[in-house]
Amino acid sequence: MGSGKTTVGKALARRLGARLRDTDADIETVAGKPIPEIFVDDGEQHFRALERSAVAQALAGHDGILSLGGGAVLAPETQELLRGHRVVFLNLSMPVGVRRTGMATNRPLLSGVNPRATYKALLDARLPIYRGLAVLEVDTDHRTADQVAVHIIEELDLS
Ligand SMILES: Nc1ncnc2c1ncn2[C@@H]1O[C@H](COP(=O)(O)OP(=O)(O)O)[C@@H](O)[C@H]1O
Ligand SMILES: O=C(O)C1=C[C@@H](OP(=O)(O)O)[C@@H](O)[C@H](O)C1
Ligand SMILES: [Mg+2]
Repeated sequence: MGSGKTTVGKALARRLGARLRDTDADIETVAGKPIPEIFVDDGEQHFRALERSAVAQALAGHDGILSLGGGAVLAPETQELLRGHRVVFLNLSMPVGVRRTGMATNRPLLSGVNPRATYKALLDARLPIYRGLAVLEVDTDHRTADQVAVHIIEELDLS
């Protein structure tokens, strides 16, 4: 969360003239409400079910850039669906992630009393999954979102 998947996705799509989809936006459209409300009303499990379906539909019907939510790859079937795609892992350190997400109230997993500890625990648990899926890892602590997009285009020879 806060690594720039949504923002860099937009920058990449703009630079490449490619289409963009963000599964969090798709989930909100299907549910008819914002993500925090899905968590409160229906719970994380329901959110994850909507997310699995949103990713599967996007991968089947979309040609372009796809931004996922940070927890999407926890689902084994999503991991399977992503194999063969050029998955990019936008990495960042805990303090930077907490700072980037700290101003917004729209990430329910970080809304508890100790967002730093929560963020660190999530990052530690997820790192091996992100690394296992990615063909490219980009450090975003020291790059602007646009610099991240340019780096991806260069490294993956997309231009
Ligand atoms: N490389 C970056 N440098 C500085 N701020 C960034 C960077 N990438 C994203 N941001 C900012 O961090 C916040 C979260 O970005 P977002 O794209 O929503 O992340 P994600 O989709 O990975 O959770 C936004 O305010 C965004 O402008
Ligand atoms: O990491 C996660 O589990 C989540 C990340 C969020 O998306 P971003 O990674 O785009 O913030 C969003 O899908 C939801 O709040 C859960
Ligand atoms: Mg996002």
